[in-house]
Amino acid sequence: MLSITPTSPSLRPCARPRLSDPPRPPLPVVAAAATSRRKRSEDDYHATIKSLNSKGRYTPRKSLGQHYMLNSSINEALSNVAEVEDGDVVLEIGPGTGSLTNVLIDAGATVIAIEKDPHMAMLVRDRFGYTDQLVVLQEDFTKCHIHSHLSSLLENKNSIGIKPRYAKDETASRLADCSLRTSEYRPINIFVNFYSDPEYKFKVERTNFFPQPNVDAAVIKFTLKQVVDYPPVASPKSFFSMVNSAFNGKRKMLRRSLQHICPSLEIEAALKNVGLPVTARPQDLTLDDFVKLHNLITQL
Ligand SMILES: C[S@@+](CC[C@H](N)C(=O)[O-])C[C@H]1O[C@@H](n2cnc3c(N)ncnc32)[C@H](O)[C@@H]1O
Repeated sequence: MLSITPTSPSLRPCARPRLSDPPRPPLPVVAAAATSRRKRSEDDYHATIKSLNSKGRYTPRKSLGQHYMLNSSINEALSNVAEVEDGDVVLEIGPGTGSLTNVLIDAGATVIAIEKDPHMAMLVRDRFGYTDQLVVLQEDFTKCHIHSHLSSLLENKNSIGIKPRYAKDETASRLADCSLRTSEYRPINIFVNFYSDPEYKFKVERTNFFPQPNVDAAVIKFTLKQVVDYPPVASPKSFFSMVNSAFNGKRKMLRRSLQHICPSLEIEAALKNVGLPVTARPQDLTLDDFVKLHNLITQL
């Protein structure tokens, strides 16, 4: 079952003045404004360890790829690259200890954070209990109906007269490299280039994470395309089905792996028409080549 838990403003930890408190001089306007937004805590090594252990000793789970960011300035750079601004709605997958969440909330965004690990979901809920800018869903994002959560949040905001600008995602960086003829070239690369313009932004050294992973990371920006700018295929469903079949037999030539769509000879003719050798394999084709090939072999 989905657990949708908007953090309640009533959990605000700041001490409220009691009647018995001695009267305090009014704060100067600038200071009052400064106190309306919390000073952001840094997410360095010690803060991260302390946070992880705050509910009993905790060992990061390899199976969930738990490597936590120890450098707040990288999260700031990430938020800047995504141009996160006041009023944005950001979907964050895997908030962990909330180091990026922290920066996003500070930038004025409302964050929908989806976290599979109950320990981390509780941790991030507790950490940001003071704000209503966060909704934590303790869910597996691969099984979660993200669209319905996003729509209900957007509708909610609209109903109280707030016009959120648009939704943004934190996306896995390894999707970016789509160079031809590499072992990393997969259907997902065709997918992201079909729907967006990916842009490599910067590398993040592995030393910025705890525990340290075996590889460095990178930040990629995906600018979503307008529907009119999608490559011209009659049916995206049939297009991606063809792309998946092509990669299923990665070492296979397309004239064999696409035989279920049309005879080999016709595939060879279509490949020639696209300007490719008849022996082409999936890693030899750009998105544009796949689109042309699809349109030729599905119109036969
Ligand atoms: C690499 S950590 C990143 C944490 C945080 N963004 C940071 O930079 O410190 C990945 C997070 O994603 C969570 N996670 C892994 N698989 C998930 C899934 N399928 N659905 C939701 N969360 C997931 C992990 O529990 C972990 O908190």
